[in-house]
Amino acid sequence: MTRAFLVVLDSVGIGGAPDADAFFNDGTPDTGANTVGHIAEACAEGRADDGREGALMMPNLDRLGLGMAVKLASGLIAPGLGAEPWGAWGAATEVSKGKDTPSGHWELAGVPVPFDWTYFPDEEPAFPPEITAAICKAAGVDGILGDKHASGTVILDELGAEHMRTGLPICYTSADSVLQIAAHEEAFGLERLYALCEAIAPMLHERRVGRVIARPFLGDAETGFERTVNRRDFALAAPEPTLLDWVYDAGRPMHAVGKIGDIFAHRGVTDNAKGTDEALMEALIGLADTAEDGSLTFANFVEFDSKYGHRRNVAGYARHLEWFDAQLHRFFDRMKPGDLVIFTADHGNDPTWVGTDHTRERVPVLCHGIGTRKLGQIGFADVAASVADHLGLDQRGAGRSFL
Ligand SMILES: O=P(O)(O)O[C@H]1O[C@H](CO)[C@@H](O)[C@H]1O
Ligand SMILES: [Mn+2]
Ligand SMILES: [Mn+2]
Repeated sequence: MTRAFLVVLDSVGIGGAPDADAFFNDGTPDTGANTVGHIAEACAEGRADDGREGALMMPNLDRLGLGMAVKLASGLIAPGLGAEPWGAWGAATEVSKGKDTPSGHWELAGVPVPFDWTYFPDEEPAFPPEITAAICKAAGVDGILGDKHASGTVILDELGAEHMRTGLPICYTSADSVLQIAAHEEAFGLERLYALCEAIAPMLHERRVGRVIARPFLGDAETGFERTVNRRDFALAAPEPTLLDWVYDAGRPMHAVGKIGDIFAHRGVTDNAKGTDEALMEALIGLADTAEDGSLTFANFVEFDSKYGHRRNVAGYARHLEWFDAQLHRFFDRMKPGDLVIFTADHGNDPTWVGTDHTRERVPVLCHGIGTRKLGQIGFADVAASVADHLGLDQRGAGRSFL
């Protein structure tokens, strides 16, 4: 038997989505957005020289076919990328109608989203009175702060001090189907914040809001406020069994790394490593040593998205890509004969684009362990079908195996 490793670089899109014009950032369509392509251009033009320099250096993923995948997805020749691949490479297109993390991951796991998510309007107040009332009741407070679309870091600068004064939770949303609640870990209480999110989540899920997200932070008005790693997502479960369930129900270990457990409502998960991307990389490398025959390791590296994409930080995004790529030789050194490794993404988040939300894009599918091959234009769900095929499982979900 052999093992599979499915690694999602959160938001590392490669442009070219055929329906990008139906998705928006601040009223501007996502047409032309290209996360990797535009970062590579910015690097080559010296516009990303903060803490790094020059052309984008991602030799490991490029040799698996990253540059070729960017060109296939979007037609763009990304400067610094495009080496002759020795991996199997393709560009995947999403059919689910959301450009959010759960939509992307569920479809990668074989289950496209069959319904429309509920989004909150970009108005103030953003939340309907019954939801606000439920938050107040569950938290034992008489009001909420925020109640609008916002960036999670900007809203702390704006309302953190008022939160400390009044004790009211900061509630906000985005272009995603989310209700996020930020509160001070000590002043408001971390467990109290989790209990609040858990209490209201069923009401939101019934309304097809994908996630309630606890966003704890620390700090004070003088030194500023900073989010901690204790974020917790209370997510709607996927509408059908996913790749994770197929693996788990076959009695195989399903090792989650990063946000994977949260994204799949903790279904089909044997264990879940948590922490910063740096810690997750160590966990992934450790699993390359220890993962059992027949197991799946499913990892998500979120900081591309949360620290750099949403913050429109091009140099930071480039640094993180280069850091990630530079770690891979340690991972590859530990691979065993018969292992399949797939690197992919769940949506785009072009840091050169307007707004602060995700961008609708195709994503790369870069495979190590199945020889050199052009997979061409494929679907997100083909990833799950191929992993299941590799692991010898019965299910294939909505996709077709490219093995
Ligand atoms: O600005 P922050 O709080 O990071 O929010 C981002 O994180 C949310 C969940 O991934 C997205 O909906 C996006 O709005
Ligand atoms: Mn994501
Ligand atoms: Mn995001």
